[in-house]
Amino acid sequence: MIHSTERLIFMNQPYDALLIVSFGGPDRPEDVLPFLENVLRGKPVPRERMLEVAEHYYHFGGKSPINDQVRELISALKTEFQNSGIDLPIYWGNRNWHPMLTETVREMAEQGVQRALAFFTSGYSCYSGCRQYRENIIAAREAVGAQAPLIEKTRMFYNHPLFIEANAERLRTAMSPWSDEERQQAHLTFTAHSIPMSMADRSNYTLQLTETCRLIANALGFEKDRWSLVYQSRSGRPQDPWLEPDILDHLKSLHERNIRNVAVAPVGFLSDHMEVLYDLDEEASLLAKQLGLNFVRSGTVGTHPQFIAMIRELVEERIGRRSCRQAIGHFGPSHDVCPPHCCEYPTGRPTTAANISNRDGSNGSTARQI
Ligand SMILES: CC1=C(CCC(=O)O)c2cc3nc(cc4[nH]c(cc5[nH]c(cc1n2)c(C)c5CCC(=O)O)c(CCC(=O)O)c4C)C(CCC(=O)O)=C3C
Ligand SMILES: [Fe+2]
Repeated sequence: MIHSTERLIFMNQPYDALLIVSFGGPDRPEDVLPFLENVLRGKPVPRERMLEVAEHYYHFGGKSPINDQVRELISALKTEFQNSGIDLPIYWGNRNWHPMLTETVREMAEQGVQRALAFFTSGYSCYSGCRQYRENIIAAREAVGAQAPLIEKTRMFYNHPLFIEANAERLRTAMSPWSDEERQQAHLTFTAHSIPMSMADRSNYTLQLTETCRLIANALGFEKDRWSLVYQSRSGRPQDPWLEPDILDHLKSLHERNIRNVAVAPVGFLSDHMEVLYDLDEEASLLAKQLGLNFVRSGTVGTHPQFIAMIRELVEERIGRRSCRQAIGHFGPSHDVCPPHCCEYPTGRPTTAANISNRDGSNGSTARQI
């Protein structure tokens, strides 16, 4: 009987904190190599690639913008929560650099947090963007021990109307210096991080991305033949197949098709971090210039008010303050609880249904899966 009373209290007061889980990035030149070693530990990525990417970071003074961008996100969310009467403290932990997830989960435990909702700064399902973060949470909870809070993730939001609106508005702004004629002849190029085909095959990564792009293009009145989804930031070994086409090859083919105006939108990312600043603003924009293309790059959602409102809605859904889980397009709202095989990948750490990290080791999926 006592057991069921406890459960009831849990249902009424489901979470006592929000945890932002992000990738992390170096803050100083000395951090660059240790950070890259964290990212690539156990991954089949050649050392030359690692050293090449280190140069991208050094080019920007050895500091990634991503940590400041997460701070800005948290600060905007705090204001949003205050204005909506949501009384949840916000914590932040990264996969690859400080503040590391384990440090944060330990701090949460010390401050008495028992059950946290986690928002990953990753918009699409795949091992890197979903399951690996869930594994990171499990490892952090294991390191902290019995006092570690339970941690559950918010759902994927690639088809949330506020995410689509925020992205559409960023693109409208990017194209605003163009004349009507230039806009009418423009091509929308959406980009996302390339991932190995073997990773893509075990997830809905390309399906979700394609739907996001279709919805944004639709919102802007661009027909199917006037937008493309392409990939950037390919890593790994040359012999392993990764998602294609690459943005650089795509720009060459647009040039061959006599398309002159290109608006590039990195919808695969949530802030203008290093992959965006280097691979698009340096590399892709240089090639575009050489090809004589009229190139603009739109901003990622960052702290766009509609994106902040969307995160607030995702939290409200889970604290019983919102009955409707918004989603538009061909697919419904994504699951709150990942099914057991969600986003598996051969090189991943063997886990069971590693989505929710309950104290008893169960994943709660029968109770909450939708
Ligand atoms: C799907 C995906 C996202 C989006 C979802 C999400 O955000 O999680 C993402 C984001 C990011 N990727 C980032 C940086 C890097 N990604 C790398 C390597 C890799 N990314 C991969 C995938 C993804 N990556 C993969 C399959 C690899 C190969 C190694 C592996 O199998 O894991 C490497 C190693 C060097 C290289 O090989 O490029 C770096 C430095 C940064 C931080 C930027 C900054 O510092 O500002 C961010 C936000
Ligand atoms: Fe997943």
